[in-house]
Amino acid sequence: MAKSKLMPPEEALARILEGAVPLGVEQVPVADTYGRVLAEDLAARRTQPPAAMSAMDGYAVRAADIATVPVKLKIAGEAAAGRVFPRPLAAGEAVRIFTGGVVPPGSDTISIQENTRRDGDVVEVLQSEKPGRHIRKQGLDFSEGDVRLKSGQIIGARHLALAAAMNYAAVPVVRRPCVAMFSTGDELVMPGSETGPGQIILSNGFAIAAIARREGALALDLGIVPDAVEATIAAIRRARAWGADVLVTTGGASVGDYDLVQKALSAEGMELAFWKIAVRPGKPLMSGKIAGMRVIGLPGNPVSAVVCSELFLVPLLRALGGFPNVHPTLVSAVAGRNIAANDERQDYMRARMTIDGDGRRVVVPVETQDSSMMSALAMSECLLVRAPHAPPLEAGAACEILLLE
Ligand SMILES: Nc1nc2c(c(=O)[nH]1)N[C@H]1C(S)=C(S)[C@@H](COP(=O)(O)OP(=O)(O)OC[C@H]3O[C@@H](n4cnc5c(N)ncnc54)[C@H](O)[C@@H]3O)O[C@H]1N2
Ligand code: MOO
Repeated sequence: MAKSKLMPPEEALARILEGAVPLGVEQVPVADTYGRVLAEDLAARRTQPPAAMSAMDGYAVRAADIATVPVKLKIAGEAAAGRVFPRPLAAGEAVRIFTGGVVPPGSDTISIQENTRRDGDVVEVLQSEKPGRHIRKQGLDFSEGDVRLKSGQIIGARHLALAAAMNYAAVPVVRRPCVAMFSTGDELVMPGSETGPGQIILSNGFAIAAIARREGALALDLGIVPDAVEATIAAIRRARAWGADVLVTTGGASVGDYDLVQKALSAEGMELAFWKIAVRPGKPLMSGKIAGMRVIGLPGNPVSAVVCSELFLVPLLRALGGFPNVHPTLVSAVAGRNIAANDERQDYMRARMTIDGDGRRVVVPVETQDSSMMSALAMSECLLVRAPHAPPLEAGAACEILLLE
């Protein structure tokens, strides 16, 4: 049988990202928006400060009255934060004011407390000030209608505070993608189980759920599904009933007699986009769609499942979630040892990384690159990317890596 041509990873990712635009908008209480993506520009709903306000504790006065110092002024009242002095200031008067207090009309400068001496209801001002000193003008921060947060902004603590200050109790954010996942395999059991010979403890599902949540998605882990078409169909239906935007399966992706996932997905009407890619680890990767639900079928080998999640699932979730940087970012490094020529599959080698005296990232692939070895993946700081048919790489030569979290 002729060997079918494997799809290059760039093309596979392009297919996965086809039509992947930010999901709808939802209004979320401002307190819960940390890490979410803003779905619309936010225009201020008020002016801040709403009136001219003092930036210091002291006395609101007329600059003309303190042009010659020392000078004694009569204290006409008080303007604390949130309380407004009720009338314009007359010549020869001062108003006791605190940081955040509204500057009374008629006054045009603040004499800070340290430059005054108080005696009952008289204050002696010891230093002259220019008009406007220590006064925050109305609208210094923003005026009603000013757009101060742009659609696409990832909301951090600072942005969340600004949205609140602009008087948004709820904020329009991009809806989180809903990601359902299940792991197929008769051999799989849950962690903590008594294991029989040949049994394997489920690990993939945990990693995929964690990656999905890290990328801001809601994850529903449907657990272990036996190698049977009916059971697999039932799990696919549960994912659809939950409203999954993305279904991730692991295992049963290859060509063995028990690799039934694609059969079950086809029976449920999946339109296949591709199956098998020129990537190591992760050759049997599959993708398609059942109505509006996108499907990514990951290989069962744990390293393949995790690496392919980083390479293909993460960009999809970021595109659906409205995040600005969708594609994985490669960074430059140097090889820490000689590396053999590559074959036809793009290789993502698990590798250790150190920083040398010149600040360069020095990368050494782990000895055994078997896609079942979670310990090798867990100890690696990065994946060394080797292009298809790349010639041998000598120690000290430049290369590209993908940093792992
Ligand atoms: N004749 C061929 N055999 C295989 C090929 C091929 O092209 N021709 N491809 C190999 C490659 S590459 C991969 S990758 C694997 C992927 O196969 P499957 O997706 O069908 O994976 P399974 O057979 O279901 O499982 C592989 C391995 O991983 C363990 N596993 C599965 N699920 C989990 C899980 N959720 N948590 C932990 N471990 C899991 C499973 O027990 C197996 O040991 O196929 C090669 N074969
Ligand atoms: O593609 Mo498989 O992940 O090489 O073992």
